[in-house]
Amino acid sequence: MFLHGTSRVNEKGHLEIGGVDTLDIVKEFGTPVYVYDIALIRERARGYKETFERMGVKAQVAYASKAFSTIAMVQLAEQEGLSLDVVSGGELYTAIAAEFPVKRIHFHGNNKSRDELLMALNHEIGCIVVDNFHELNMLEELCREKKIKADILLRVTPGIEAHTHDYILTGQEDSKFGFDLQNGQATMALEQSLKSEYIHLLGVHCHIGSQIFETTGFLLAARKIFSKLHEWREAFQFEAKVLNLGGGFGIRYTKEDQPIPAAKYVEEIISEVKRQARHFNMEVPEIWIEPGRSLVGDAGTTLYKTGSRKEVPNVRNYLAVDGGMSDNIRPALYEAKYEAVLANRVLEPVEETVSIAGKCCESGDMLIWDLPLPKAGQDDILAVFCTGAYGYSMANNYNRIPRPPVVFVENGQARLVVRRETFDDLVQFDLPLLEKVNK
Ligand SMILES: Cc1ncc(COP(=O)(O)O)c(C=O)c1O
Ligand SMILES: N[C@@H](CCCC[NH3+])C(=O)O
Repeated sequence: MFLHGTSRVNEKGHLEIGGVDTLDIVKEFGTPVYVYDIALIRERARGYKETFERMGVKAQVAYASKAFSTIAMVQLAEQEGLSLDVVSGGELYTAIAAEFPVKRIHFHGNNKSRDELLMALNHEIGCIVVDNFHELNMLEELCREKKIKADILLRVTPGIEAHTHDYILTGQEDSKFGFDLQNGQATMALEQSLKSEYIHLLGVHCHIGSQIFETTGFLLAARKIFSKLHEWREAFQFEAKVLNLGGGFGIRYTKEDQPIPAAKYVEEIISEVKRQARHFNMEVPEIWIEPGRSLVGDAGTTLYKTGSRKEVPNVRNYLAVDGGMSDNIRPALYEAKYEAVLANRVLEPVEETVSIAGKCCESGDMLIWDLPLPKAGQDDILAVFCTGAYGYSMANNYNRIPRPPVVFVENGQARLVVRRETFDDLVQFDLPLLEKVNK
């Protein structure tokens, strides 16, 4: 059994996180519930920041809030001195509601609407990461109307196939994101930005994918971008102040995953950027990164109650829990793998292999296949580890299942930061066809 961060087995044989017995969390907040080990998030954030400081480069570590965006999480990012990557009006709204310092907000997205861009300009956020010509034109037009100049990065697609699941690859040529670096699009976008009175180009952004275990892709991206920056300096006297190499650093979900330490990704990236800058006789730009998963992923644990069983002799035993693809869609979407234990009987010997089913009306709603566990009865508590990234943020109300609450634990204290949805929440946007339904 691999325990992350402050998780441990206490004297009662229960899983404890942040100094709080998970059974007490269940008693107070019910199941399913997302539990976050806040000390671990702080440790990860500090690790990134310290690496940049130690290597003496100007940097911003922007938390990619798509991984887990709530007001409390954004406030935690602010406490730790992170910047913030948002990718929609909703994530931006969350950041504003959390009173996150606007100058440290970076706005992403491959199809930002006019209203979203306007919202970003009205709040005077730090930087807009422009993804395509449609957006560049719209942004120029809005800035002209408002008589302002926007700080931007151009998102480029370097043409790199990182080793990860196809659905979470983003740096390859055949991608919906960014200006292609090879075919002239990025240079056209650069020229347009440099000519514009309403655009101030800070530099370049690229993101090659997610859950990546090697540094090769990042280093290759840096090299490709530098050779383009060199061309751009010769042709347009443009020097990038900022180079944003995105996020994507992998984490350990199961023993098959062997990520390198977060600091190592960053050290290698910084060394390569310095090497390239020296080679082309350029100033070392500010290096920005955008980790999401690696800041919050292993800090999250979901607690479920076990329920029905179905035994198919000589085939498989199914054990169902009171959540599923509605609170964690990753197994269904990416065949993502997780480890889990019975939080109330952690040290008991393994007695069977069961497959953990969700409660949604969908055969694909399986959370974990073939999990070794003590024989679980009804009302045991299953703790699924590493659900902190893209769990709550991709949760949905399929089958009208209310979304679980989120609880932060730290130093023996549990704090509710998102309450459980109610059935009333589920119907709150519905309008009746027949008036009498509401009478
Ligand atoms: C542009 C961008 N930045 C950052 C991230 C965060 O990635 P991860 O959570 O893998 O660190 C993503 C998601 O893949 C992204 O698309
Ligand atoms: N949502 C994905 C990653 C995509 C990241 C955003 N570009 C996951 O759960 O792994």
